[in-house]
Parts: sequence; C-alpha cells; structure tokens
Amino acid sequence: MYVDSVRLINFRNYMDLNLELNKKVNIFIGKNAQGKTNLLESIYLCSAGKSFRTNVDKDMINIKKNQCYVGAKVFGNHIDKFIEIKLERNKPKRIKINKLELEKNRDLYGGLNVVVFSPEDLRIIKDGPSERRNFIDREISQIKPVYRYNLNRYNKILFQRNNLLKNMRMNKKNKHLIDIFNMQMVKSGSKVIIDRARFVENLALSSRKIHRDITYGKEELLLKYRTNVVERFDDILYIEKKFMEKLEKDINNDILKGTTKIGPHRDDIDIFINNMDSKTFASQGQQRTAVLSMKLAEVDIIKEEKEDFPVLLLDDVLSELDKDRRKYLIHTFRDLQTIITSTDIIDLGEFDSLEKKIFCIENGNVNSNAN
Ligand SMILES: Nc1ncnc2c1ncn2[C@@H]1O[C@H](COP(=O)(O)OP(=O)(O)OP(=O)(O)O)[C@@H](O)[C@H]1O
Repeated sequence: MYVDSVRLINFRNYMDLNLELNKKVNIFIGKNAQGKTNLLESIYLCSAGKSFRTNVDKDMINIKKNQCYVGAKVFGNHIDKFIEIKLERNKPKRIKINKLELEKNRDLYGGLNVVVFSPEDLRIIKDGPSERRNFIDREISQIKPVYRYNLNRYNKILFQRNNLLKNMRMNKKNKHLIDIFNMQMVKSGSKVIIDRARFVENLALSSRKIHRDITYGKEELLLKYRTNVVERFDDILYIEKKFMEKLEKDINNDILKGTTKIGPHRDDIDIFINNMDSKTFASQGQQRTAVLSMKLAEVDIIKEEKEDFPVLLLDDVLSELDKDRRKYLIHTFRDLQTIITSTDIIDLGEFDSLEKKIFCIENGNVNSNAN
C-alpha cells in the first residue's frame, strides 16, 4: 500500500500543507527542528490513531491553535481509503474513514500499515520490558486489530484487580470479587499471550534470516518471548488453566504487595546476538542492526499477513548505518513506499535505480524541487 497524499492543518509546525507523495521513495531533507519527524508522525497517526513519540494527543495541535487536522489518501491492493483525524483541545479525537466517522478509534487499526524505524527504536533493546511489549503490541494490532481489544480489556481488568487488592489489605471480604476478576483476566490475558507468542516466533524466524544476510553470516540474532504464566503456547486451554492456577496460588502475596504478579503485563522478549544478551554486550552499531533486522522482519510479516507491503517510515537513520547496511536497507525500497528523512544531503548515487521524489523541509514548509 502507499500514501498518495497528505493534508495537514495546524499540525505541530505545519499550518497548511498539501503534499503529494511518490509511490516508491520519498526523501525529505532539512536542518534540525524543521518538521521532518512531525511529518512522519502525522502519517503514523493515520495508521495507529496516536503518535509514536507522545501519549498526549493534544501535543500535536499547533501551540497557537485549538484544533488540527490530518488527512491521508491511501491506496493498495483492494484499498482506497481517505483517513481523516481531527484533534481538538478538550474534545475527544474524531476519526473518519471515507467520510464515515468511526465509532471506536481502534477500528482504524489495519487501515494503513506502517513500519517506523527511528533512532528512538534503540530503546527496544536498551530500555526495560515495557518498551519491548509496546513494540510488539503496536505491531500485532496492525495485523490483528482484535488483539488491541483483548489487550485493552486485560489492562482495564488488571487495573481494577490491583485496586481491589489494595483495599483487601484492610478488608478481606472481597474475595468473591477477586474470583470474578481472575476469570476475566485469564480469558483476555491468555489470548494476548498466545498472539504475542505467535508473533514473536514469526518475528524471530524472519529477523534471524535478515540479520544473517546483513551481517554476512557473522551474527546470529535470537528472539525469545518470555512470560511468567507458561512455557508453552500451543494450547489456549492449557494457558488459561495454568494462568488461573498461578493467580490463585499467588493471591496472598498479591494482597500483601497490592499488585498482581502473574500475567502478560510482566512479559518480555529476550534479544540475543551470538548467544549474548544484546542489552549488556552488544555495541551500539550491533544493537541498531538488530533493531533494523526486526523492523525489516515486520515488513515481511505484514506483507505475508495482509498480502500487501506496509509503508516504511525512516526517521534520520540512514546516516547512522555503515555503507553495507545502508545498501541492504536501500535494496528493500524497491518493493514498497518509503518515506525517509535526513539532515544531510544523502548520497543519491545509492538511490540511482530507484523511482524517487526529493523534498526540502524548512520551518514547516515543504518544497518538492530540492534535487
Ligand atoms: N505543537 C506544536 N506547535 C508548534 N510547533 C511545534 C509543536 N510541536 C513541535 N513543534 C516544532 O516542531 C519543530 C520540531 O520538528 P521535528 O521534531 O519534526 O524536527 P526535525 O526536523 O525532525 O528535527 P531533528 O532533525 O532535530 O530531529 C520544532 O521547531 C518545534 O518547536
């Protein structure tokens, strides 16, 4: 699929932008703080319904305005969509697809598939488990929108259960309520676990192959899904049974701590390079390459599941890669729409055989005659 055009009104530092994109490579060049990431963020917003760098939607409204608008025309195999998002201060977000307002914002998922790769993504390796969980949650939601429903439901029940646990330190009479929460948590949580396990298995297979290719067979990338609920993921009934047993066994400890110990909210993914923990032992360059392999694996998974390529958004990452890795990445641009930002004039020789459009960004203005 590809984004044909984007319209931005009062979005961050864009007052009114009408942009027509190329179906293949689009390169946006600009100095720091001109609006390059903002532009990628607006496209991501049309995919996920939220930003990839803030949890506060209103941050995306121009600071001098009360509302903003993002519109994107998206085409693909069997897809012809006009996605529109309006953010207003003190009002809920409104999303329309082909002029029809969505009842539930999560219905946006799967409409426009994107894979983002930015310097911030190193956090997937460097930071704690929640960063890795966010990463897989975002990706699974694109492929399987009902996953987001199960996850939101699980988190809501978990929040209520934790509140109840805190109250139970004083008043143990609420035991029957805990039983109800346990049942609901087990139902939605087991679905989350099984989807995560399947996704990480696919991601591991595909990224291992890509990583081997990028590193000329020198490095072996290993990803492993880890949950404190079960060790095998082939049977949902087994997961439900084990999950319930562990919740019940841990109840006194949970009451004492006022929080739930067992469940997918504590999941993590182990990322090893040549059998060593990538967080502790890998160099910055190795970590970046591992993330790149995972992102390109995501492209493959989306292509496989949705029978169409996602749009690839690359935020200032080309200059961070060495020549061989850049060459490998640029080779993939043949198949899909790529939107690249850079502060440097990229060596366009590397893009020679590719269909491309080059833009200059300056203070929220975009000029398409930069070459
Ligand atoms: N809500 C907002 N209203 C107005 N301007 C904003 C808003 N949010 C961010 N900006 C402005 O957008 C600019 C930053 O844009 P962006 O993050 O896209 O920069 P960039 O071109 O990617 O820069 P870099 O190369 O440094 O990453 C800054 O000048 C910032 O002040």
